[in-house]
Amino acid sequence: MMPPEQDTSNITTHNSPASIMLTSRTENVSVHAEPSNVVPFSQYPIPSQQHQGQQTRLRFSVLCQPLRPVTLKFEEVAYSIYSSTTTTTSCLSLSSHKPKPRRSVLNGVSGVVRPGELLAMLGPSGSGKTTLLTALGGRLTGKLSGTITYNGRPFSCSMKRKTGFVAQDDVLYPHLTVVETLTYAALLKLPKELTREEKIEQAELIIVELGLARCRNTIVGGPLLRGVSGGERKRVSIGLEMLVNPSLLLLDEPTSGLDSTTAQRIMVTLRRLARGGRTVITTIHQPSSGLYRMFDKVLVLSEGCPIYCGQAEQAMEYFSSIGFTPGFNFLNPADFLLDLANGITPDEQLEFQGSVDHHDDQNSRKQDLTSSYKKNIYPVLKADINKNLQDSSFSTVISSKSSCGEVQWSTSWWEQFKVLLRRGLQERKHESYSGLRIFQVMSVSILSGLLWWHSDISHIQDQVGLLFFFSIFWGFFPLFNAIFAFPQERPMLIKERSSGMYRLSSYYFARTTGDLPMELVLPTIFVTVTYWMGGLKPSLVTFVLTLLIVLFNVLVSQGLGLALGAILMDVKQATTLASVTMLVFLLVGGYYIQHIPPFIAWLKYISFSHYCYKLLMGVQYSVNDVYECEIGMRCNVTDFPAIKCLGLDNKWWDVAALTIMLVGYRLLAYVALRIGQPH
Ligand SMILES: Nc1ncnc2c1ncn2[C@@H]1O[C@H](COP(=O)(O)OP(=O)(O)OP(=O)(O)O)[C@@H](O)[C@H]1O
Repeated sequence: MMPPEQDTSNITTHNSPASIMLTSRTENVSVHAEPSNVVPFSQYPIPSQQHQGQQTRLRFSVLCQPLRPVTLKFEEVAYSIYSSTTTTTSCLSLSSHKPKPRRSVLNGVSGVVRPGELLAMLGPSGSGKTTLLTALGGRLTGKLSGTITYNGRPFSCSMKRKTGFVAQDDVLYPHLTVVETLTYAALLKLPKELTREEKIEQAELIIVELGLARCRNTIVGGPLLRGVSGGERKRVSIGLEMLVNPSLLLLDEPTSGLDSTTAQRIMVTLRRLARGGRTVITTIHQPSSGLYRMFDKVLVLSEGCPIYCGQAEQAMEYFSSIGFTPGFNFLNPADFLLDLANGITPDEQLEFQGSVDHHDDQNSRKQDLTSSYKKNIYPVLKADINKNLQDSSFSTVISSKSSCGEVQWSTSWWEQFKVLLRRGLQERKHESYSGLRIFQVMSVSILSGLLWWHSDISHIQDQVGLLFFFSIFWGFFPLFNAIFAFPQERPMLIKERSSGMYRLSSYYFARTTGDLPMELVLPTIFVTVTYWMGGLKPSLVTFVLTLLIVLFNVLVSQGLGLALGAILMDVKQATTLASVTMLVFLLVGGYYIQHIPPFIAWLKYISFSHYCYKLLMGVQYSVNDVYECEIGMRCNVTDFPAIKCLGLDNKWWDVAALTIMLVGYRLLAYVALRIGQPH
């Protein structure tokens, strides 16, 4: 293994919140991107020293804390995916049309990014920018080869904790406000050495530093819910990553979909973050010339192959030197680079409009550009990559999804559980306490109370029907509600777990506990209304037992819903499977068919509705109860066919079966989540 590089890894730099404050767009841009870009901490005023009378410790932003600079080097990175056909096999044979089992997405990509530098990856859509960024963030699974090192070492758990990754799509809880989003993240991400108040203070400082104070109490929103603006949402995403003061910050198209002023504002923030000693890498689609000037380095990709990697200000000079000079209407270097990455030259620009048959020319131009890169740029890059390497023999096929053995959590299990529970309750309160759900349950309970109005034991058939309805309705309802839980939260869970924010077990218990109040309140209201309206046994003990059995059934059915959702992670598939399962449970429950053929009778033993129905009858009737079986004739309830078939004894066996299902389904849900998640 190669030892860490000596140049930067042992340096400890600082930056202050002032260093990332948003500043004027007309600032002078330094294009030198050496570690000397790192602004010394002492040059900035420290807010805590400016606020007299305030607690000194609380006024320190996490961003002021020392960080360990990261020099990121990547060499000959290649990535391919399975594909039946391919058009790209290698950087120098761009037009191969032979069917291949694998398709190359990245090929021979190299580069060096040092602390204090901002590298922008440019390229047409589909050129592999996101894939490369994901690989550099240690999050790419699959066949990745080449070398990626962080201070001379491969990606590790400690590196993971120092890396902030802002994905292209903002994964945020839409119903939480900006301040809630950042506060909950601070409570989960920041180390236990800080008090709760200090963590909340950090969230507040980030809000100020990212210019989000104006919208701090506005909900984040989402595709169907109006909230903060796109730029503000993006800054919330950046703020979430900034909370842990990352040494390496990776951003996937942070400016896409934003107006030029907001895009510039975000880029100024990123540049300031870089100048504070961080290594910042961003992909960007179509930067304006103003944005381009803010980049220290650019890497231009064309169909997964690099055509340029180096100082942003030298790119035009390089392309001129190999015969590609911008035309007379040249304005924006980024447009010129993107045209080249598409194989289009400046002279072609005007006549290109409307023309479709330039494919071969473009491919051969891309090939020329790739060859020039290999000839002129790669040797320089290679020398730079090998600079300071004491053991240049270190080269390995990357397994970027390194497994983290013992994860060091920032907070205790109990703290994570409490924060996740509160956050979940806040995010889902509109759902749990939705008037529609309450109306649904209330209307069904009143309607069934009226339909079974004061039925007594002389109408035993009706009463048994009501008990069966209890077991089925409270099997279906919680099952279908629970199915949505994990598939809906999957993107958030993957994102937060990828950054090692909390344990899966604390999330799982918080999620399932958070749903309980409403899941139990609704059946309680239902049973209370229907039981007494429906004329069931007027005994408080029997009523309470009936209620407990229904609640038990709710928990089991909810467990099955959670398990189906967690296993399939697809709401459509899970609801289809759940409806088939519940239909089977309904049929074999013991109400509709009393003489099921023996070869299929076993199905009832896997039906929780069957056990629930049996228990409900067991508490409603005793062996001494009689009913009027014919006019003037009294029969024992145990002779009533539905009861005779099921029996009123062995209640503890039924309880045991439901208990096994309760634990089993929930365990299954947890295992399915664990298998499908990082860590
Ligand atoms: N897991 C995958 N499955 C299928 N195709 C993939 C996968 N990963 C990458 N690709 C393909 O690799 C190519 C590069 O994708 P990538 O998202 O990296 O491009 P990009 O340059 O970021 O594009 P854009 O600018 O449009 O976001 C695309 O053609 C994409 O379809």
